[in-house]
Amino acid sequence: MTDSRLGVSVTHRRYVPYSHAHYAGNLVDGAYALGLFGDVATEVCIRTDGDEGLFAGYSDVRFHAPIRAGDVVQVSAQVSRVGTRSRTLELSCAVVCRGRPDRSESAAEVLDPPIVAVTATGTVVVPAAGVSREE
Ligand SMILES: C[C@H](N)CC(=O)SCCNC(=O)CCNC(=O)[C@H](O)C(C)(C)COP(=O)(O)OP(=O)(O)OC[C@H]1O[C@@H](n2cnc3c(N)ncnc32)[C@H](O)[C@@H]1OP(=O)(O)O
Repeated sequence: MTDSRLGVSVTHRRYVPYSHAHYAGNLVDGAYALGLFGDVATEVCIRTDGDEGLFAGYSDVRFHAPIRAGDVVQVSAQVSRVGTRSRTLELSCAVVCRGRPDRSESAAEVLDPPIVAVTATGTVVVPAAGVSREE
């Protein structure tokens, strides 16, 4: 029988504030996307296992395109494997809106299609069924 947690997916959207710009061209650092992956993975763990879970590691992280201050990003996680306590997630962060400073200081547009900026495969670990983290 297929585990009902397989395929569970969660999506968050977030505006990237200018206070997070770190490099030339208003780029954010690579760890910014990993922080967003932690948040979306946390909601996956809550939905699948009733616990926030802990990130154990990433088997693959790819930075395909920059993320900039002023972007709106869409972050998604989908469960691709269910172990005893581990869950493997396929993660992606795509830019769905971006500023157009060439038009005006506050001009921005919807990107169609979105730009896939970061992808990763990650593993989260949850407590054994019926056991809370403190026990
Ligand atoms: C999603 C979060 N809410 C947001 C975060 O980002 S949390 C912040 C970053 N993470 C942490 O601070 C976690 C620090 N690490 C730990 O506390 C522990 O290492 C752990 C809880 C992640 C694992 O420790 P432990 O419970 O002792 O693990 P094990 O009993 O050895 O294994 C349990 C299952 O987890 C699999 N596993 C363990 N380590 C890894 C790894 N590095 N990569 C992939 N998989 C790992 C292990 O194979 C077991 O799997 P099954 O239960 O057999 O499916």
